[in-house]
Order: sequence, then structure tokens, then C-alpha cells
Amino acid sequence: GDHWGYGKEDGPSAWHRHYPVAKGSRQSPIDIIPDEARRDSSLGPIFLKYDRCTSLSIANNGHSVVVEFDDSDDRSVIQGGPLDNPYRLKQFHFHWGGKGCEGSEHTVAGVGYASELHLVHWNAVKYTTYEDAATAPDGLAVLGIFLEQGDDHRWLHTITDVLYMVKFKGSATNFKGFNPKCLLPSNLHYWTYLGSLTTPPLHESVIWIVLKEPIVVSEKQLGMFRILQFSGEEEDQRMRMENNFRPPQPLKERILKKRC
Ligand SMILES: C[C@H](CNC(=O)c1ccc(S(N)(=O)=O)cc1)Cn1ccc2ccccc21
Ligand SMILES: [Zn+2]
Repeated sequence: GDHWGYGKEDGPSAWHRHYPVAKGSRQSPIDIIPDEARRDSSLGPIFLKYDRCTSLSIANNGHSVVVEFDDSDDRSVIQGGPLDNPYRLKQFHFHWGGKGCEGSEHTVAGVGYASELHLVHWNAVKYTTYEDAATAPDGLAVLGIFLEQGDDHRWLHTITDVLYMVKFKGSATNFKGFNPKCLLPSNLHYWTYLGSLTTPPLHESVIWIVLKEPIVVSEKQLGMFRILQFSGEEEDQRMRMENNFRPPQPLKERILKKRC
């Protein structure tokens, strides 16, 4: 199993021991400073073609809750914006905090949101497998969406209502017919920069597209994520799954761009 986590001993500050790229030149997440983001006229709008998407399952992988999709063809892709090709939707997952604490990975002018949704896509035009794409500099495109605490989200219930079925690490269940289009905010204005996976192996293979507008979810719905456990059913100590986020990393020589 993975020997990394979010605890004191195995958390983000220790990851560099097994994954030296943790101190690399294009690590994620970052603190987004809106005033420093450069408008780029070559950046067009992004297009999310999710109408024929096929969700398959929802699982607890010991780090987050992940919804996997059938990525055997180009039925659901993200394209446009900074992307030269369409990128296929592979999975989405969340990062969140503890009760009332922040939990997003990216922050905006130093302020975090309650949670962050990541829709993970891969460049199937240039690479044959997800694993190959996950190690290539232009292999992945992750769409980041902030979750802000407020009213109930009409559609997030579809996910939070089944979390009890994937409480323990290694559990999974069927999850068909879910279209993540229902989790998008009203406008797709975004920031974009070159970064990495925010969990080990921290490959520097991600073109990040972070939406400016958060979606609103209730504290009750956020609380449902916290019934999940980092630990497996057979493990004795119960480890509630929360604060599964990496803090912002140095921007170094990167330029943050925007399409507002
Ligand atoms: C990367 C892959 C496991 N990790 C991810 O796919 C992944 C995706 C998105 C994010 S985030 N939070 O940035 O959106 C983080 C991790 C498996 N895998 C493929 C090759 C490979 C090599 C060693 C170990 C695992 C490996
Ligand atoms: Zn993520």
C-alpha cells in the first residue's frame, strides 16, 4: 500500500523523502494571486463535453473518494482554453478540511475554501495509457472547482448519499449515470498554470485549470465527507478522512494566466 498520508509523520512535509520531485519547479497546488494573473489573448474558453459521459464506480482509495469514468473513447472530454488537444475524463475526487476549517488545495490571495473538486483528464491523443500521460509534461489536465460553504447543493446529494457505502479504504460500489456537469458553477472563467499532481507521486504532468467561481454546498453535505475513513475496515484505529489537502507550493518561475 501507499506509505504516504496526511498525518504528522507521513504528511505533505515528509513526502519529499520518497518523492524528491516534491521540491520541483512546477509543484501544485499554489496560492493564486488574482492581481498577478496575466490576461492572455490566446486563451480561449474551455469546453466540457460531458453529455455522453459514463460514470462507473465510486471508491475510497484511502486518500479521497473517487468517481471513475469509462475513458475507452472520447465520449467525455475537456478542450479549448490552454489545451492543444481534447483530454479524456478519467475520474473526479475531492479534498476537504475538518469541521469549519479550510480544506481546498489552491488558495486565492491566501484564503482557502471549504473543499476542492478535481476533474482529472488525460491526453489520449498523444499518449496510449493514463499511466504514460500521468508522467508526461502535457499529459493531464485537471479542472479544479472550489466548494464554498452555504446552502445545500441540489445535486451533490447524489454523491453524499452513497458515501456510507465506501466508508473504508479499499471499498467501492457501482455508480452509474452520474454526469459531473451538474457540479459546475454558472461561468467557466478560469486561471491556468503548469503544475503537478497534488499527491504522490507528484508527477509534474498537469495543466491546471482552476475555475474562479465556486459552487456552494452545505456544512451538512461537507460533513458527510467526514464519515469516510483513511483506514480499512479491518484496521483497529479509526482514522476519519479529513484535511486531505496539500498546502500551496512555491510558484518559482511560473506565470499564472487568466481568462476572465
Ligand atoms: C499517478 C496515478 C495515481 N495518481 C493520480 O492519478 C492522481 C490524479 C490526480 C491528482 S490531483 N489531486 O492532482 O488532481 C493526484 C493523483 C497512478 N500512477 C501512474 C503512474 C505511477 C507511477 C508511480 C505511482 C503511481 C502511478
Ligand atoms: Zn486532487
